[in-house]
Amino acid sequence: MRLPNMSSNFLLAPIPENADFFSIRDIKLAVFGASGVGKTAMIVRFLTKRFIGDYETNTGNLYSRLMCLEGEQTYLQIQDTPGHVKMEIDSAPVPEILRCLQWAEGILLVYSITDSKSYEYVRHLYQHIRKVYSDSKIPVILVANKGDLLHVRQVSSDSGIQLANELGCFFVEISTSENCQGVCDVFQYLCKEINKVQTSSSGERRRVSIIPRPRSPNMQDLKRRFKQALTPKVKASSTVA
Ligand SMILES: Nc1nc2c(ncn2[C@@H]2O[C@H](COP(=O)(O)OP(=O)(O)OP(=O)(O)O)[C@@H](O)[C@H]2O)c(=O)[nH]1
Repeated sequence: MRLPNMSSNFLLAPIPENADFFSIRDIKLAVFGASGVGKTAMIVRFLTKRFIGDYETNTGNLYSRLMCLEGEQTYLQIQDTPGHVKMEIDSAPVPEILRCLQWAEGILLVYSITDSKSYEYVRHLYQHIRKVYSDSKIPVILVANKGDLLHVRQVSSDSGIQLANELGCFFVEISTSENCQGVCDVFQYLCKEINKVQTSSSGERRRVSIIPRPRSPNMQDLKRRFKQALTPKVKASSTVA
């Protein structure tokens, strides 16, 4: 059975009571790659630490979460991009991919070591990134996923290193199914790189204001208020008697 994708709201962490809502760091990153390379699995592994076998084909979900990164409260947004989009080197990227490219501050380019076409796909994608960011620098990490499936490997580690050298970006080979730490390291490293770029361009980290949602009263709260409202009356009536 294929599980549905988890919605971004489901993954939104509860806002801590004492959070400083006006000085929260803001990071936006996007995960690109061909269909089936494990983009959704990676994001969910990072956010929940769990590996869930199967997902609906992703059409572009946005995951958001408050988390502590490098000792600071951070509002992290991760865009999962659709992998079924055709990617040609000479044609312009389709609007949904272009929007994600322009929105992101850091990019994970994912291919599967079991699928040489997915390797070519990221090469094309990178050409589009260079066009969008022709005069600015955006941190990119090339990720070779499904490192546990060595018996059906189609792309060697050397090919991954070679592509990363060509593209001038970081490279890592991981297995989302077998190594949670490897996945977390990738996301955390990218966040650090984004942070460096933000700090060097503006002198300080970008921040957002998050206004906490008003809480809906729960039963305990209602009972307490009801008791409070009753208490003086009871006292008053007992005094009269
Ligand atoms: N063996 C193995 N399977 C993996 C790994 N990562 C993901 N998968 C499996 O690969 C399949 C595709 O994973 P998804 O996360 O749905 O891939 P996707 O890139 O989001 O695909 P689209 O939604 O079509 O764009 C699922 O069956 C996952 O369980 C891995 O590291 N090892």
